[in-house]
Amino acid sequence: MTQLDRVEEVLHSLTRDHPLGVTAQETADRLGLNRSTVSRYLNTLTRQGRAVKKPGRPVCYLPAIRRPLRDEPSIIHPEEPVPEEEFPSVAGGSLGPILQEAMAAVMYPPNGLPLLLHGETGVGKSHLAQTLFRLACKQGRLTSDAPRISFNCAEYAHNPDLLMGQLFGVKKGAYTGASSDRPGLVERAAGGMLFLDEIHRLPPAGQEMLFHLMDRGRYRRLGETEAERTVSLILIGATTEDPKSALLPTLLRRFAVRLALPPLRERTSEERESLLRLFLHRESKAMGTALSITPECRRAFLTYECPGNTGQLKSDIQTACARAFLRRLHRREEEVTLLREDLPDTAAAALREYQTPEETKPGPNSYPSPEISRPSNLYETLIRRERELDERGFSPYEKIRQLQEELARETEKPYKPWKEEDRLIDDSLMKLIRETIAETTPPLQGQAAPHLLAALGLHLQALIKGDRSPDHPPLPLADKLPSASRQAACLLADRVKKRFSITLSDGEVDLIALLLSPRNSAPAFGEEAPVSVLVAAHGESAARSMAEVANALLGEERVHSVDMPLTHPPDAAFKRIREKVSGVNRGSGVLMLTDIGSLTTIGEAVSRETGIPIETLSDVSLSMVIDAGRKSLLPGRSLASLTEAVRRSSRPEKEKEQGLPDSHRVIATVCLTGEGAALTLENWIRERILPAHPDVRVRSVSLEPGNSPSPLLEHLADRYRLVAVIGTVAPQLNGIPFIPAWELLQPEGPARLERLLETTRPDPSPEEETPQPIQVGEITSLAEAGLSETAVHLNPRLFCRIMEEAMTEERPFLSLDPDRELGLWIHLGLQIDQILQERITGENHIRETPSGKIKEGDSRHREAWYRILDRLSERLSFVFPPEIAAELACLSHTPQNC
Ligand SMILES: Nc1ncnc2c1ncn2[C@@H]1O[C@H](COP(=O)(O)OP(=O)(O)OP(=O)(O)O)[C@@H](O)[C@H]1O
Repeated sequence: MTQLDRVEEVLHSLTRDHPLGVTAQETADRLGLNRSTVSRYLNTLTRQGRAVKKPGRPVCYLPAIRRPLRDEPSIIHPEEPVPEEEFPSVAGGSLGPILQEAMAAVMYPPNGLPLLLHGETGVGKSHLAQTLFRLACKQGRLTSDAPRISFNCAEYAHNPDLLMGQLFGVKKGAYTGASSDRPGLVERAAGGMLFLDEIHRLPPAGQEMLFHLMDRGRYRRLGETEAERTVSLILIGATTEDPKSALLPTLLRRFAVRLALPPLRERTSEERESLLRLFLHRESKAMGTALSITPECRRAFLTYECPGNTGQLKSDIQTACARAFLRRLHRREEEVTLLREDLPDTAAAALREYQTPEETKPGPNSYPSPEISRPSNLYETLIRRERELDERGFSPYEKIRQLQEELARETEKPYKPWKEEDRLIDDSLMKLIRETIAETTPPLQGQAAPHLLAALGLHLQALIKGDRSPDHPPLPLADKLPSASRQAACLLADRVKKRFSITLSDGEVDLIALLLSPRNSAPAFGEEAPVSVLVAAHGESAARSMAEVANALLGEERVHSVDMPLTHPPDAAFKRIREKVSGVNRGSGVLMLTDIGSLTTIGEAVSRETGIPIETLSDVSLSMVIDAGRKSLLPGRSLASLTEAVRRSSRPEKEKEQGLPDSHRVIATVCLTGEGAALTLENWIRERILPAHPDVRVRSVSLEPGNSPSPLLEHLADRYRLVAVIGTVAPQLNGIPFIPAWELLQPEGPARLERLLETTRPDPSPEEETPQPIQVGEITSLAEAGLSETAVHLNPRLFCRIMEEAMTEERPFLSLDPDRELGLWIHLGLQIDQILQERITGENHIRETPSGKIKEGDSRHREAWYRILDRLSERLSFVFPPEIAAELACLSHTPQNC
């Protein structure tokens, strides 16, 4: 067992008695080690996701509930059976009871009861209808060849005659264009199931015909006057609207069973977990290859906000898989791995919230196409195209660019909420927006993306419904927006005024222009324009090729270049750089990457002459160019900070070539060959000791027989802080402790090395020395951040939202100090997570809590906790074990009470 594992084990055992967390000192006391060593181990465990550092003072640690991430296979193989395809009916799942009620309606003798499903888009109404049909066939309620007809009433909503004709059939001549007798869907669904989606789009006459059918089982084709036809079918209607306001009361009454499907945000984490598993399995099958997902992607999919509900979750998972598949094709890897860079923006945002700005950089391959509705043969198409491009001799970069385009084309259909903007947004308003944009010169084609139009439509609709335009001040940067966008915005404002009698304020017009501006064409509101990156290098095409590769990887023309053939005189180079800098500068200056340091002076001279701020970094390499391009994408980067960031990250690369930074501590492992024992020792130390000492490096070194001095060891001792030499042969090296290999491998060996590392450690981090009490207002975000790091099944955001509401009312009864309250939130969140985990896996871990020691506590506290748990129970469909309220009441007290 490694030292790190021991610390983790002790953490687990200590927190049984201290469920709010333990300090580094307490852990160190138990282990008999010194506090700062243990503190580093605890930080390492936290970094590895095996412990949670509880925000607040004193800093406490809790073991993370990590079983699912470790135990559950993170690799899915295509040959594995796809998990439960039906509605997840796991314990606590909110859809289980709905499915049961719906089934009861379908099975009701003799013909089933009409069923109305309502809920937001993507919650699974159509899916439930399909499931019901399958189950009805399975249970013999319908025959195996019974028809299942699905019809979306929105499709023909603009033409009521056609719509009703589709549904009930027509008699020749019933309306202009009805040239022959035609049966309708009602007839075709006889003996089976008719699913009417968006049923509220049926015109009133259609709704009346429908309730007649529901009442009597009779109907007439459109235009028929003779005797009615009879039909027996199971009718299921669905709507995203509130049925009470969207349907005629007479029709609504005929739906004996009305079921609301909850949005994804109100469902339990178990359901989300099983949906994730299901969709990943399906993708793995579709790709025909193993699929693995990193814990952070998994966390993102389990927690991000998904306004399009299950439909969006599915579509986002498909998008991510398609991107990962593309990368695998390109890199010829064995399996497909979902990485953070594959996540659609919406899901990645869930991770980004907890990161430093540096970490939020977009990946090098931010593929296009935000959301997709993937055709089933997408993966085959990509493989085929890749082969074709290979055969045609395309370069790897060109190939990936082409494939990205292919992916974008295949997946360009955005997810439903936007596709159906006509339903969400008034038809005439959408039409007005489209027409206006089409008329601008030059046309704003790029901006006519459906999601953008829909966003604009929704925005305007809200203004129109509210009957006024808020009085924004004009945007400070409005005059820098492209003229086509401004022209479109003014025209649109004019037309909105005429059509809807509402005057848009100047600020509003600016906002619309901004919305219609191409990405990056203008600084966003309150944002600086990005710094431009220019590569200047000697040779015919060195600069251009580096810029091309970087741009291909970045997916946009981010890096500019100037080639300076050696035959050109120096003043020609100056002129070309000056012209280029003036052309590419967008107001925030230029970072120039050059091949030789002397070009720095050209940068300075150009800057003096043009007034454009220029920073120069020399020794340009391809990775530096890519890095600079990528970092320049980050909003809010100043020239100085970009330069510093690129300088910093290009440093290690050079250092790798030459060795290590001088300040690094080094352990040398030695043997006669430098490859046998030395390598084994190196790996052993790397694994067991180094995780807690990230600044230490290990180097294996060979020693000459006969104990002659080793130049490499001397170099290491000279250049770095050589902490110890460990090996099978003692070297001749004064002043450096030598630990024989056998000694290190004894039980006390690691402790000796630890001590050495302790005494040679540079200054401790100031982090732990500046305790800052936390404020009540910080609890929600800190708890959410803490739980997001560790909780696997719990949706931290939903949990914290409910807790926040509950605590606002209960705080006066509990009067906890903020630190303690935060601890209790995390404690409770992790408890729920653990119980959910047990439910999902069926494992039953004995919860070791201090419950045995719980005193009765204050009844006022207990009552308050009961009320909080009730709220959580209701919203999370979760039943708490009875002892939790008492435990929390006890923990709410000062420690002496418990
Ligand atoms: N429980 C589920 N299990 C598996 N897939 C599901 C589930 N619920 C929904 N889906 C999938 O999510 C997508 C959207 O679901 P569905 O079309 O049924 O939603 P909806 O409520 O009918 O949406 P809309 O109102 O926009 O028509 C579908 O591809 C569906 O297969």
